[in-house]
Amino acid sequence: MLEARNLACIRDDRELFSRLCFRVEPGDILQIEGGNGAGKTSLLRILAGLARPERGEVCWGQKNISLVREIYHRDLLYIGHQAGIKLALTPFENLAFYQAASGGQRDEKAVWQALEQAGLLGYEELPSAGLSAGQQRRVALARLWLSPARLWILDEPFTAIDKQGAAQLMSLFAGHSAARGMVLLTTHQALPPASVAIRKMALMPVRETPCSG
Ligand SMILES: Nc1ncnc2c1ncn2[C@@H]1O[C@H](COP(=O)(O)OP(=O)(O)OP(=O)(O)O)[C@@H](O)[C@H]1O
Repeated sequence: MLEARNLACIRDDRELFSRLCFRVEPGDILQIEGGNGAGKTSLLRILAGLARPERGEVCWGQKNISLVREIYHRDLLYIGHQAGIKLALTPFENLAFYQAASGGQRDEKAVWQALEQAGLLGYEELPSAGLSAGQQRRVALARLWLSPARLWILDEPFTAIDKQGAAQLMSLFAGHSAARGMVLLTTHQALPPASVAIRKMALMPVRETPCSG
């Protein structure tokens, strides 16, 4: 379980949020809502351990993530705004690299399946630099089909993805949830129809009451 305990974030002398508390339990899909500049990316980066909160802590299995860093990074897949792929490599090479880097055994069949699910068949051997923005995003997201991670933290996963791709992504999230995985995401788009419940949490500037526990 992921838990945010009394998180506060200050950027440029401005408090983006404060006393923020929530939990993400196995099977949960949680959408963080908020306008431009509300602090969604800042929050996701804190949750992923890429930035420190001004106050409060992020816990994984009841322990501060800094104390269980190795386990947390094994259990987490974070995909940020940037595609996070190597543009000089092909989609196939990017996914094979990810598979190796995440400790998985070399499994070309799984890579081909991920390419297919992500709608990248026929593009697998082109340098990623030559792909469209949506296709590059698909290369980044194709990691989800290969990922053994229980917790997915995804910043604007639907950006540049067409309607059919968005529906496939949503069904992947539903499958991950059914397998007791956790998905935490932001999006400005209306979500495609989902077969599972999606919790929503609006990022509000400041809350008055700290959470307990
Ligand atoms: N590293 C940083 N240094 C200084 N200010 C920052 C930094 N990162 C973000 N900010 C500021 O914090 C505020 C929140 O940014 P953030 O990217 O978290 O918002 P967001 O809710 O994700 O916005 P959007 O929906 O536009 O992507 C913005 O005003 C931004 O300028």
